[in-house]
Amino acid sequence: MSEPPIIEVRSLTKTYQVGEVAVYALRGVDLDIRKGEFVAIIGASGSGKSTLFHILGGLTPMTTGTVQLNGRDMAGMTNAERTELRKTTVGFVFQKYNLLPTLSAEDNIRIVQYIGGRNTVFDQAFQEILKLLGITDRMKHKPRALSGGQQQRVAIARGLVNSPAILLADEPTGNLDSENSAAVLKLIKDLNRRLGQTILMITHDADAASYADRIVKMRDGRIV
Ligand SMILES: Nc1ncnc2c1ncn2[C@@H]1O[C@H](COP(=O)(O)OP(=O)(O)OP(=O)(O)O)[C@@H](O)[C@H]1O
Repeated sequence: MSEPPIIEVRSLTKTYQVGEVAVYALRGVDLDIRKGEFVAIIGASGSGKSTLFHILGGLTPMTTGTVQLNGRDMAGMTNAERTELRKTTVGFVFQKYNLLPTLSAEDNIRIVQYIGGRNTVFDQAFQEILKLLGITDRMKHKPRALSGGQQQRVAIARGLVNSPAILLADEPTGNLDSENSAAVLKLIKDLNRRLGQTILMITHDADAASYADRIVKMRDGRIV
């Protein structure tokens, strides 16, 4: 029997209430992601990509539907349960890197060790990931001394270092020039291939999406 998907989304909806007005951000999403897959989600602004990302990452509660993430049912989870799931199961990469300016690159990555508390895999994974990302000799630098591409590599290392079941990347190349974008996308693909890392990447860039194994398109809160 084949393994169950690492993410299984069924009839997922999200409605934001803005004053008197209901905004239907997700209108019934079904999606399976298998272990080791690299999936890109594309769609126009407002199609619901970020909302889906935030729900899968445990940052926002869903309105209705079910989401199984690595065998855990996210529907009805409390904030504390979602926080726990986020720390143990998900790695994040954002468009704006979100590195802490006063910490070295190394401490920016290691901070996850203290939050996630999964020290056993940490050091070995740490060295392996730094090597793959080509940033081993950049660890003592503060973010401002690194190029955008290097900062995003540090952010990717931080996202991976606790061996998350899934890496969620939101427009990871949105702040980079085309050369650095291509380099970072190639790295993300390498991580997927070499580490078998499951990756879900949100983008509105068809070029970026073409690095994925599978492209899922959203429109008006649905997958089309
Ligand atoms: N916190 C919020 N409160 C109210 N409405 C929201 C909120 N977040 C998103 N929305 C609305 O939900 C819909 C989907 O937005 P979402 O950000 O998920 O789209 P997106 O595809 O990620 O867009 P973009 O590419 O511009 O980030 C939009 O109509 C948006 O205005």
